Amino acid sequence: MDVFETLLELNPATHTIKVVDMHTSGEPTRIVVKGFPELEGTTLLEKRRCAREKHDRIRQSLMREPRGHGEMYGAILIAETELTRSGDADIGVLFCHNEGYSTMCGHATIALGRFLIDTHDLDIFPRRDTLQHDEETGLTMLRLHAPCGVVHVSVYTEDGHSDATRPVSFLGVPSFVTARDLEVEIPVAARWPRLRDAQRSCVKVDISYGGAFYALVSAEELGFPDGVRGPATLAEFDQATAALKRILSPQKELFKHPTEPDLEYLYSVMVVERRPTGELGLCFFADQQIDRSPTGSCVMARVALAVEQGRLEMGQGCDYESVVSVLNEGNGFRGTAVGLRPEGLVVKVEGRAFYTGAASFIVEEHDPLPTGFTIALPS
Ligand SMILES: O=C(O)[C@H]1NCC[C@@H]1O
Repeated sequence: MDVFETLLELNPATHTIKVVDMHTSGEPTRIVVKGFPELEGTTLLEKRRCAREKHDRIRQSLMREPRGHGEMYGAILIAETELTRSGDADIGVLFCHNEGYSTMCGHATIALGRFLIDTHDLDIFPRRDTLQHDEETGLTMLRLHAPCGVVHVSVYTEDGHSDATRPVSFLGVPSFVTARDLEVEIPVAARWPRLRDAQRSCVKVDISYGGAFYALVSAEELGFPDGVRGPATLAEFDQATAALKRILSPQKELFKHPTEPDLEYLYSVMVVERRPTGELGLCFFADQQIDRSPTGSCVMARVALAVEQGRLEMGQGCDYESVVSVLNEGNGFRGTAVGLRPEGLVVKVEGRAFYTGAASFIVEEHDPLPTGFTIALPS
């Protein structure tokens, strides 16, 4: 009997959650494959609400210490949704992080592309066998129902397994800009030191949607003329982006979605630095989590902005890096404007993901920290 079986045998009444862990450009995805309770609700968004209201302890236990850590990210597979039932999607997913449940995630979609091809367990992915494979291109197509809508994922496949050497790509939901060159007045009490030093009171931002709403701002606008990788510390960027998010979030008119009120909120402030070869981004999302990846959903949002500003044309692509991916060549994402729909721009995002492990998590009956904890350093 191996150590896992012994552990579970010692605790027969303990609920076990099984996960597979991956990373995409360094950003983790903990994929919950078994043990998550059945969620009430007919639609995926109703199930998202149910997860938040009735089972948030499970998210907390998996995302926070000691089972996770403050920068963990999760994907909960949902086999049945309204769109799998209607034949418009193959499987559903809920994304989660340090604060709750997001509406779109590009890095996790890239990881899931590989995992869903590689799993042949029909209890995990009941429609696995109905996926369309194109012999000529070697691509298997997968329709993932995310809270923001259906994302079309393409995965290079050989003998029923994903090819780790090739990128996974996806076509996101239509992306659109809701505000350009918005002058945001920063109240005196909320000004961060670099803004004060620069004797500025205003910051110019763009707001764009890529399955979630992003505020896009240059490092320079925030008072960091040396860019994202200059001498400024992450703590300084954290302070500036948190202040901006607090000021922008109540301005609901900036985050209007054409059909879904559940999607109408500011998810993240992304600090952007334009470079000759593409863009470098530092993304603070949810409760100021820092994305290690170049943020796939924000690639959608940034491509939509670049097309609207005339910096990218239809069919053109751009390379997107994070502060981690920029250290390793070929570890970033590529975003390409591929089609225009009345609802917005369709963007293709490409990137690579890798397995890091698999685990069974339990919470013992007398554990005084069943939902885990986080430690916040004073900023
Ligand atoms: O790649 C993405 O879209 C995600 N990564 C973490 C924050 C975003 O949801």
